[in-house]
Amino acid sequence: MAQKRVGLVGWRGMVGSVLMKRMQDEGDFNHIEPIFFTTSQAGQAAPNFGKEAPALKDATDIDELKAMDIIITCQGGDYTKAVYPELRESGWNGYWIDAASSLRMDDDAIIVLDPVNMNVIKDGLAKGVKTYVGGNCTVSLMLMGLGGLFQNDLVEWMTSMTYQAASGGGARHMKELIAQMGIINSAVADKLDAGSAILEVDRLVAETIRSEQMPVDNFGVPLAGSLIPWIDTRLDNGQSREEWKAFAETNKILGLGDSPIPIDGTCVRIGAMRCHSQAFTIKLKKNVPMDEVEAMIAEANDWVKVIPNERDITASELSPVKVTGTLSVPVGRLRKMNLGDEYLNAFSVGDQLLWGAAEPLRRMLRILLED
Ligand SMILES: NC(=O)C1=CN([C@@H]2O[C@H](COP(=O)(O)OP(=O)(O)OC[C@H]3O[C@@H](n4cnc5c(N)ncnc54)[C@H](OP(=O)(O)O)[C@@H]3O)[C@@H](O)[C@H]2O)C=CC1
Ligand SMILES: N[C@@H](CC(=O)OP(=O)(O)O)C(=O)O
Repeated sequence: MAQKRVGLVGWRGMVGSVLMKRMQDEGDFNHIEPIFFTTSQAGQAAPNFGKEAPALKDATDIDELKAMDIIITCQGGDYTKAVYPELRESGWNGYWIDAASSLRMDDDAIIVLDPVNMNVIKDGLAKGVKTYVGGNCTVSLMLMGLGGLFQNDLVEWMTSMTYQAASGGGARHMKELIAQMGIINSAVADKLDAGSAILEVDRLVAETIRSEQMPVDNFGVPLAGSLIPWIDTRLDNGQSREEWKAFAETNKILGLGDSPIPIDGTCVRIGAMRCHSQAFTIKLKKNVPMDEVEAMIAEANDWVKVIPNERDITASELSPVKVTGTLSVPVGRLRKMNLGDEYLNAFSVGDQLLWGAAEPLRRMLRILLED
């Protein structure tokens, strides 16, 4: 049987590069006929990820896109808005798999996170749904970590306080963070010996961070040595759009449209590179013993890992540095809170470019190929 023609758009961007690496690692290219698209380099040689492909095609050429059975795009929301409606209006009935947020809440689109919502995906496929979109990174990572509590219908409501990495803004933000760190270090590098006066070091650091020397073109303000308690645009109710997604997307992923679970919190950008962390307060529907809570969380999927609530193992295992570049989703700081026996504390970390972006798309492709 002929292999499916799969159009890859946005493959050389940050999310796209992570996706290509995962597709190579998992041998996905053996199962498809890849066609690479670009918005800027049409006609140039295609990359070879273990399979020959024709020269790069123009990602805005509707006729070329129409020839695909499946399109996966990591090109961004502006591209989706510009091309998707026209492509569908042209009569194209192929599968569209997208990393951008623009189509997520459309009625005829499903947000994909198969270890959590395979039932919703299968139902969508059976009904002929053709558009599958990756979820917001904090939402997907939260559900990979706490999926067991939702599966067991234990969550009455939840708050999520996030510690989001620079990569969520894109590659330029990551580079800006490192540049800021370097400038801070340079300002005091000769004063870091044990005998130096710390208040003088502190004063110089604060002065440097506030100075014109700090590159802030992308974040707008310094992030290194600081934080930004706002991600994305403002909504009328005072939430940031990133905070709004927690409720809207979680309930859509879980298929809980009729009786949604209340979720809210504060989203904060911090100086980590590509792992988002989150602290949760979870109101359980009933008092469940901690060993049962831990078992439910641990058994939910192959990537979640319960970290014992002990200081040393928490510091070594539950950190962005430990998790970066891996599919592991550790969940720890699990304990009942002083608020009462039905209040659970939890903390999780996950790579926002893997489970937070590329991996659900890659897995959706495999689901389509096996369907
Ligand atoms: N960053 C994130 O955390 C997440 C992002 N997303 C979604 O994915 C979209 C893409 O994000 P991201 O991967 O960060 O975007 P990038 O800016 O890294 O890449 C987007 C496109 O920019 C073009 N480009 C121009 N110059 C370069 C260059 N020097 N190197 C690589 N690509 C270049 C490429 O398109 P071309 O080849 O056509 O020129 C590329 O596909 C976002 O807009 C968002 O919708 C989703 C989840 C998380
Ligand atoms: N907004 C996320 C990254 C992202 O791209 O999210 P979304 O896919 O929902 O637009 C962050 O800044 O960390």
